[in-house]
Amino acid sequence: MTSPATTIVFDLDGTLVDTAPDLVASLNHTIAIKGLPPVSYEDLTHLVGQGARVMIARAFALRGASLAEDELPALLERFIDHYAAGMPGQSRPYPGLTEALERLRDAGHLLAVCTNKMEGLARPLIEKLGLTGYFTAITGGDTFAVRKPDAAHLTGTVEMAGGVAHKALMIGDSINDILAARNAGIPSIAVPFGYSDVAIDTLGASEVIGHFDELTLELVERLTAKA
Ligand SMILES: O=C(O)COP(=O)(O)O
Ligand SMILES: [Mg+2]
Repeated sequence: MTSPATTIVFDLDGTLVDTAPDLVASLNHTIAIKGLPPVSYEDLTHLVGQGARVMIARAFALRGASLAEDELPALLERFIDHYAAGMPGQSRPYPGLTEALERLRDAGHLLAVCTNKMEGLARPLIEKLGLTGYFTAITGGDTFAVRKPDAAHLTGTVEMAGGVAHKALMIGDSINDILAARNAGIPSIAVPFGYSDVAIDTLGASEVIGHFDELTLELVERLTAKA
């Protein structure tokens, strides 16, 4: 009897790829048109996590500026146009990622991306970084009716990848990722090099790894083995 493959699901921003410089640049380009001063990398950890629309709205709140609901679509379009035109910009996979994806895939695991970034921005970014071929599913914050931390975003991604939720693992940098995993009953790994605005060891992940070299087959096996 062969057991089903393990599906290893990665968050994108701050987990697979260091996108912060480009997110900050596109956000600042967007809010500048309304006269708002630029935000910094430190600000980004509070702004990112729920996609571009929320990021823009949070930037206005951070600056104490009012934003009418009907102003958002044009600002979102301005963000998307700038971000898409610059891709991949300065965004790069984190150290050791490609080697980790190779060894996990070679061991027969299914790999997927579950991001709150819009799918239409996530796919070309992953493509331009040459990573598309590793993943059997890529879902964004607008792929389903719900997004992380809702469990259905994660379980829907696992199913699309060809896997099963009872043999899956989530890897992410923020509370949304770890909560989505917990809500889905899936073990999780947190990475400290991303954009969490709280200490990574307070998120309640099953494990914390500081480098993709630590994402070994043994660790995957240990976290996904049924007690
Ligand atoms: O872009 C965002 O707001 C969040 O993206 P992530 O889910 O890949 O971290
Ligand atoms: Mg993230």
